[in-house]
Order: sequence, then C-alpha cells, then structure tokens
Amino acid sequence: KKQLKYGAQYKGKREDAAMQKWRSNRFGQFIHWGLYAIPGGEWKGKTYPYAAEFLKSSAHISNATWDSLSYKFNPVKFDPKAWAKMAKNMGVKYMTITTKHHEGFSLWPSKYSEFNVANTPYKKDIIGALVKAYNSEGIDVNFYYSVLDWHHPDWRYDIQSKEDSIAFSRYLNFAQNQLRELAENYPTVKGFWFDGTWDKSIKKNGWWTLKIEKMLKEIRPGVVVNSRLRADDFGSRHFDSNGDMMGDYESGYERRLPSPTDTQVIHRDWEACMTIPENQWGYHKKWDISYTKTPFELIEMLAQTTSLGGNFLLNFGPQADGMIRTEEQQIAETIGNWMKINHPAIYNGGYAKGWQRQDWGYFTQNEKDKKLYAIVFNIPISGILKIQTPEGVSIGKASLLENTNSKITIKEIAKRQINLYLPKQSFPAPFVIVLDTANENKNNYIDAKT
Ligand SMILES: C[C@@H]1N[C@@H](C(=O)NCc2ccccc2)[C@H](O)[C@@H]1O
Repeated sequence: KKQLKYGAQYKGKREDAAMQKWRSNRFGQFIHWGLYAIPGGEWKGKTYPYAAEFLKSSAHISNATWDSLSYKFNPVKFDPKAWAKMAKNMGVKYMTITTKHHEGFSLWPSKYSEFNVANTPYKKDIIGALVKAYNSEGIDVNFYYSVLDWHHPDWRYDIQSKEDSIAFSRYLNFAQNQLRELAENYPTVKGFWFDGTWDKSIKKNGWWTLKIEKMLKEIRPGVVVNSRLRADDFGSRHFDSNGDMMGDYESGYERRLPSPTDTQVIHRDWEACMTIPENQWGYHKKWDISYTKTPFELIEMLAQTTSLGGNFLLNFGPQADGMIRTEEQQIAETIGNWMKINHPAIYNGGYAKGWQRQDWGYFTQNEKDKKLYAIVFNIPISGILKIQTPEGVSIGKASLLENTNSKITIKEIAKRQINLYLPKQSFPAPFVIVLDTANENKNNYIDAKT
C-alpha cells in the first residue's frame, strides 16, 4: 500500500442520509445544453456526424467564431417548468445539468467569466430557473462541470513550462471560484458531476481535485461528488494507486453498462450515463444520424443498472430555442408510462443478493419494502420462468405488479429450482413480478451421487 495524500478519503459506501437519497433515486435525467445547440452538428452547410457538442473541434472552428455564438443564444421558448413536468412524468428522481461544458460557456451569471448567459440576448439565469423548477417537482438537481475549458486562455492540456504552470494555476483558481459560486448561490444542489479531467495537466495536480471535493463538502455538507473529478498523488484517476475508489460513486460507465453478471460493481456506488443516439450529448439537427435507442432498450438498461446497484442517468439535448425535441418527448412519455406502474422495482431498488440473473430479465431487491422484483424482458418459448433460489429461501407468492390478483403458479421442480408459470395473456411490454420470499429450510431433494 502506498502512502497517499490525495487518494481515497474513505473506504466503503457512504451511509449518510444524503447518499442514501442519491442511491434510492436510481433514475436521473442528464441535460446537455449550451452554445453547441445553435449549430446542432452542422457548420457552413456541412453536417458533422460526430457528437454535436464537439462541433468546435470536429469543424476546426476558432475560439473567436465559436464564442460569437453567445450573441445568438436566445432560447425564447425555454420553459423550465415544462422541462421539469416532462421529467417528473418520465419518473426521474434527479437531474444533472451542464453548468459549463468543454466550450467554457456558463449557463449561470458567473462573476468570474464574461462568457456566460447574462451576456447573451437571453440574459436570464438558466441554472437558477432549472433548479427552482425541478426542485418544485421534487426532483434533486446536480451540477455537471467541465474542468476542460476550450475558451479560457489559462487552460492547459499539459504542464511543460514555468509559463504553463503559472497560467494553469490561474485556471485552477478560476475553476475553484466558479465551483464555490455554484455551491454557494444554489444551496439545494445535491451533487457535482465533474468531466474533462483526463488531461495530463489535471493528473499532475491531484491535490487540487481533493481540495475541490473538500471545499464543496464544506460549503454543502452531504453533497455527492463523482469519482471522475479525482486524480491522486501519482495521477491515478477514479481509483487511487492503491485501487481504492475516490469520490462518492464510480462514474466510468459512459455510454456502456457493466455486464449483467459483473457483480464486482455492487461493492460501491456507481452511475451509468447514457445517450439515446449512439453518441450525441448536445442537440444534433439530424436525430437519426446514428442509431437511436428505443424506450424498451432504455428501460432494460435502467433495469440492468438497478439490478447491479447503480444509478442510470439518461441524456436529453434541448434545442437552441429551448424546446425539447419531439423524439425525446415521446421517449420520455413511453418510459414514464412504464415507470408509473413499475417504479417499485426501481426506486430504492438494488442488487438482490443470491438471486442468479436469468435470461428472462433482472432481479431487484427493494431496500424499503424488502420485496423482491423480477423485471421480465424475454419470455421463454416454454412460458416458464426458471428461478434458482438462494440457500434456505423459498418463494411464497408471486403476482404481476400491475395486477396483484393475477396468480402466478409456482412449482418447485428440484433443489432450489423453481418454475413460475405465467398467466395466459399477451405481454406487449416489459413487466414486473412481485415475489414474496420466505426463509425455509425444508429439503425434499437429494443430490445425485456421481
Ligand atoms: C459526459 C460526456 N463527456 C463528454 C466527452 O465525451 N468528452 C470527451 C472529449 C474528448 C476530447 C474532446 C472533446 C470531448 C461529452 O461531451 C459528454 O459531456
């Protein structure tokens, strides 16, 4: 074990109320909004297939040209209450908003940079309006903040000279001031989601990343900080040089999930963030420039994430005029209809210890009602759902969550082997079975002697 000054500050999961709330939320809405929504992946008549929020780099646009987009930022149709209502109906319990993305444009009237929403035709504080509207719907708000900043003259990708280190220490002070401002001016903020921390300049300044985490927790006790912020004494990120996770939850699952049987993730808190298109976080004019995930695919990702004790953060990229595009509205509505019935399997849901994952879907254990849920995506041809019960546990009753009068026949077919027989009906959507389990040690079966 190495002696580290800037490594993990604690081991195991935080069990304080703020972290338990973060964990119980399970389903969140990511929002990527900034100047990049104006060109929407197109520049000088050319469509760029890369992520719309990278257009500045993909189309090799100068800072001056890109920054002048701020004079066009005027989302006249922006209605934070409507966004919050859509999110509430979709069933998210938290939202994470880009306060400043790699482009360096701040969506709040920052004292530390002129490059912000106050100096646009729109003028008003977007972050403040979103925090107010989402909190009014009972949705927690977290702030995404990109340390990588293409606009700021003192940003450096690496430190290779005295001049670099002088400039970069100015940049680190600037970023610290902005983060303090965010934590102080928006007291209901519940978490900070750091991005843009992969460059050598940050790896060489691990001390700063710990200082930031400590500052935010000092200003906002209970606030939750992702592992992506942190670099240790040797530049190790997310996990320190001793292999211990830094920050409060692991945030390395971006546009990917752990495999459903990768149970090493259950030992820590973690979150997967996901785009609906293959790789677009900001608004791209061409929705179908890549594959876009269907609602049922997204619901399965939410179920798979919950079954492994993680949070699922689904991304939306609002238009420059402030509207959420219709494709995203429709997906939000379909997911919301599903969540209205099936949320007990998700909220407060987590890993069901001892219940082997089956091909037909996922188990989640609700830590509040202590019930076991089976979320079914693939009905076997046989119509029989096979379950392997943990040692000493039997299933007393099983019924459809959406119709608890529907009896599901249970048959114990061998030691710790159960068959569930589904009612004869169509299942047009993923569905949930509630399982009442009981501790029981009767043992009617003999293993073969071989
Ligand atoms: C959460 C996502 N992380 C950002 C991302 O992939 N940045 C990688 C990147 C690397 C190099 C140049 C531009 C962008 C995306 O823009 C999203 O914000």
